[in-house]
Amino acid sequence: MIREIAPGAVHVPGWLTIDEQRHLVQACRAWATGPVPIRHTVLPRGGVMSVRTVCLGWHWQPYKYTRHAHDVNGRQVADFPEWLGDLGRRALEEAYGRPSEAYAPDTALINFYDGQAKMGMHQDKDEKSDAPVVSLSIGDTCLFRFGNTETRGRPYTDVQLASGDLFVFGGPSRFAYHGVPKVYPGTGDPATGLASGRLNLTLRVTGLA
Ligand SMILES: O=C(O)CCC(=O)C(=O)O
Ligand SMILES: [Fe+2]
Repeated sequence: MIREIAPGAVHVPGWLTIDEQRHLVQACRAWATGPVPIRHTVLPRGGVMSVRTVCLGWHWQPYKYTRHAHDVNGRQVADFPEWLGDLGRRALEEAYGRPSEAYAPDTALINFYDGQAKMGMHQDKDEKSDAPVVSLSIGDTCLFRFGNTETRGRPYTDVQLASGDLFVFGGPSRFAYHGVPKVYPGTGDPATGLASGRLNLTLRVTGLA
């Protein structure tokens, strides 16, 4: 079942198999240890994000991408692996029902939400490309709020993203505000290897070289 939430914004529940989720959880566990360890991102005005984040390919810090994590330990982030690009191309093909061999994501932001964590309404706009964002969720279900390109507020659509769900936003929705107001603890399947919390990976094209 594929649900269009807004033009270019597509939700595909249960897209990843348990095996694929388990493989991603294992890979994320390894990436979380380094070369740049997973951490709470510090915002320019001193706020600290409640999610913990680790990046591949390019390091995101508000509000730019660099190869080295100057706000963590100065090291270069781990490479973005080819197999993750393949998964992104398959995801796009599933969501939009057309070939996607030209899609070449070069960064992944991997967010871990514990019971308390959430993410305020924001746009993903530090990329110099309007290529779609591919979002994969594993673990606890969350409330995902998908809005409009003009304001943080209404109109928006609330969607529950559960373990294995795919969400793609591109086209007219690429720069829409979105956020995660809530995670529902204890709703994930431990068979993924994630005993608690929620993992979200977004694959993106930075447009940088
Ligand atoms: O956790 C999610 O589903 C969304 C994450 C997100 O919006 C981001 O990393 O920019
Ligand atoms: Fe985002």
